[in-house]
Amino acid sequence: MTAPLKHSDPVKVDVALGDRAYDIVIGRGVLSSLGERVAALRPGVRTAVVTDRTVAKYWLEPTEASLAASGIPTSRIVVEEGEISKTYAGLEKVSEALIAAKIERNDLVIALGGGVVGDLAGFAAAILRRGVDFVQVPTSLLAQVDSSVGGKTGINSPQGKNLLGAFHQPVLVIADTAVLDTLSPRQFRAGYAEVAKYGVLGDEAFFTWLEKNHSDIFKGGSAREHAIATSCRAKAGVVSRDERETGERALLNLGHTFGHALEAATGFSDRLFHGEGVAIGMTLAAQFSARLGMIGELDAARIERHLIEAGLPTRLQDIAGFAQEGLADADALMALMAQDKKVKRGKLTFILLEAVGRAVIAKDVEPTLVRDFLQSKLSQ
Ligand SMILES: NC(=O)c1ccc[n+]([C@@H]2O[C@H](COP(=O)([O-])OP(=O)(O)OC[C@H]3O[C@@H](n4cnc5c(N)ncnc54)[C@H](O)[C@@H]3O)[C@@H](O)[C@H]2O)c1
Ligand SMILES: O=C(O)C(=O)C[C@@H](O)[C@H](O)[C@H](O)COP(=O)(O)O
Ligand SMILES: [Zn+2]
Repeated sequence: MTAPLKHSDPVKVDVALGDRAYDIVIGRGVLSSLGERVAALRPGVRTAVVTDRTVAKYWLEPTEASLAASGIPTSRIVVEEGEISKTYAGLEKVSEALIAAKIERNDLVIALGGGVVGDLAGFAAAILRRGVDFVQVPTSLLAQVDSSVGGKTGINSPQGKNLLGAFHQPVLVIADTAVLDTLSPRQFRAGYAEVAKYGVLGDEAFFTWLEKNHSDIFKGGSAREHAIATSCRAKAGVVSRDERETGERALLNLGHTFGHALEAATGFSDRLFHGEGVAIGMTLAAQFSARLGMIGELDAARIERHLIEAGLPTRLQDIAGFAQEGLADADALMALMAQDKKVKRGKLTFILLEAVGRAVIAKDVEPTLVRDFLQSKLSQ
């Protein structure tokens, strides 16, 4: 963990991927430098900005103004907000609009939005003319600390989360922390789950710092920038060592095996945002680790307590309408988890904990143990 930043310092984090390396630029006001940075990276380029309706309302004009100030021609593609756009239909809409805008191989797609827009526009860029470069301009906390970095792009299938996609790295990430001021409090809290994840999975000192400082992150200021930069550094390190998730990168999936199943069970709806699913999933992963004797019950309780203090759901019963709709069914959740991308030859892999700050990849986890654990949680 490095010392907290001074409030106004923009910071650069390098994602070291050889000739595909790129910078993450983090700071208040850095959106206004987008045009200059794009022009320096790709002189003469044309762009298409993909965004959603809510983000467009607040941040499309400043984005276009910055590009125009550097003489960069741009067109706009606006999709509906939320997971409803991370679908075949959303991909068709964006891809057709990019073709209609005559975005060529050497042009740039700019993803301006949260994780949904980043994953969707990134995937459209990956397949357009067999691959066009793209820039991430993340506008949600979740996107600034996680989804804009690392090149996982894709859409959901009704059968599961992110089942179609491609690894396609951005060429630049511009994370303006001021844009988070317009994010709803519930969305901010959901994104915070992925911040806490970086402490829980690999950095106990960061987790302890979060326990003391999380309310300042919600208020803004230097704590927010420190939390974003620390999370990005952690993710950039893992991605540069294991871009395609053949090993270590799977640790970033802490809480996601349970979380993705819960998102699918609730139909990728506003009843459970991705980050909320991660908060519940991370709590379950900690409790399951305790059940297996890998960590103490107190460690699991510490993680849950912090997530509750941050205003996040941690129990299956916290999901609105969960019990009434017959979703509180361990077998149904097991069937959804069978679609997880970490499954090998039908065997589940979980990210579990050996300590707060030390996650491990547990392969071949006995399904009956998971099912019994879930059943016990459902009956609490
Ligand atoms: N690719 C990856 O590595 C990765 C990592 C984590 C999550 N994800 C994916 O990211 C998605 C979740 O991302 P998310 O939480 O950003 O959701 P999101 O993109 O749906 O954004 C959340 C909501 O906040 C609004 N919003 C975004 N920025 C705003 C701003 N500055 N002001 C006002 N409103 C704003 C959006 O319109 C949307 O309604 C999920 O689909 C998840 O699977 C991907
Ligand atoms: O970047 C990664 O790797 C992650 O696992 C980050 C996760 O927070 C993110 O939700 C990711 O999209 C999940 O990937 P998936 O491969 O499980 O779909
Ligand atoms: Zn995630």
